[in-house]
Amino acid sequence: ENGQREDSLIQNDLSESFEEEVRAFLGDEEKLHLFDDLTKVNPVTTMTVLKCLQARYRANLFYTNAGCSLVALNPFQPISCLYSPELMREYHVALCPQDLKPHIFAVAEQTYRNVQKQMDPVNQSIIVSGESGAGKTWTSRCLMKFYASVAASVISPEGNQTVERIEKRVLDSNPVMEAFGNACTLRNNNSSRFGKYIQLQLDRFHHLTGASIQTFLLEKTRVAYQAPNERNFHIFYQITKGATAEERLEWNLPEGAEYRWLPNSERNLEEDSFEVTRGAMFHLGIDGAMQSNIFKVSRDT
Ligand SMILES: Nc1ncnc2c1ncn2[C@@H]1O[C@H](COP(=O)(O)OP(=O)(O)OP(=O)(O)O)[C@@H](O)[C@H]1O
Repeated sequence: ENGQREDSLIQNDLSESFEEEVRAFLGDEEKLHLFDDLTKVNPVTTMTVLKCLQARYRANLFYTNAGCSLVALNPFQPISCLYSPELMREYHVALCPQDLKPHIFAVAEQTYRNVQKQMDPVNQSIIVSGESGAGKTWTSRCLMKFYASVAASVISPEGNQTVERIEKRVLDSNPVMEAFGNACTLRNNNSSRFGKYIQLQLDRFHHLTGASIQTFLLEKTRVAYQAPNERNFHIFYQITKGATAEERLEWNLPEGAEYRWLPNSERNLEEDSFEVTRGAMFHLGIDGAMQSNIFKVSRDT
């Protein structure tokens, strides 16, 4: 019995001193935003980690390392300079990108270097995860832009042209995938309703030579049923809003007609641009005739 009492006294002492440490850590409010790596937070509790991230968010610091992972907070507004070509270059030419401020470009550059430094090429993967609206689509776009920029060939003007085309095509896959696979939900106006595995292919000079995308778990039921205040896939709104008079006739889409399966179409979103989708489809090699066939199918299904 005595032993038990001693144990519980020690336990109480420990928990009191732990709480004291937590209080002391959180008391130094001015310093919380300086923790750019969550592994340096001590003591580690949900509260101390979240308070640090909150303090960084307030100080407009949206990226924080957590060992070899990166935590990205969504600023929900454009932050000028955070994604500029100059900054991309800064991370690309840095002696040690991990010594610069935490950023998605540091992860991108480190991964690129990991591919380069191997005697035999070794594949690298970046996993982008988070809840709906966390910024996964944004982050994968940033990564693709980064590689399209730094893995560009500079060998010959002719070579340049080919690679430029490939880079543009890699980036143009985004608006097309998003038109057909994204929809406005309660949490995110441009929510991906599918998962994707993007593979970027490099040649032995580490230049981008192509990309492939596999999609999975597309939320097909959304075509027939949308939760209140949500919408169907963007492409349907794009077609009904953006078709030319001729296409309307061909596709049987009278101007101003209302469709039960296209709720909340009075909302005009940035994502409703048919022009952007078509332009990207052209760049991907989908010509006008094939596009027309696709949009007819979209209407018929
Ligand atoms: N770093 C950022 N800077 C500015 N805006 C951002 C950033 N990250 C995300 N956003 C914005 O936040 C919104 C949600 O981001 P995003 O669509 O990338 O989320 P998601 O994780 O892909 O969501 P879902 O799982 O629903 O597809 C978008 O409008 C996007 O433009």
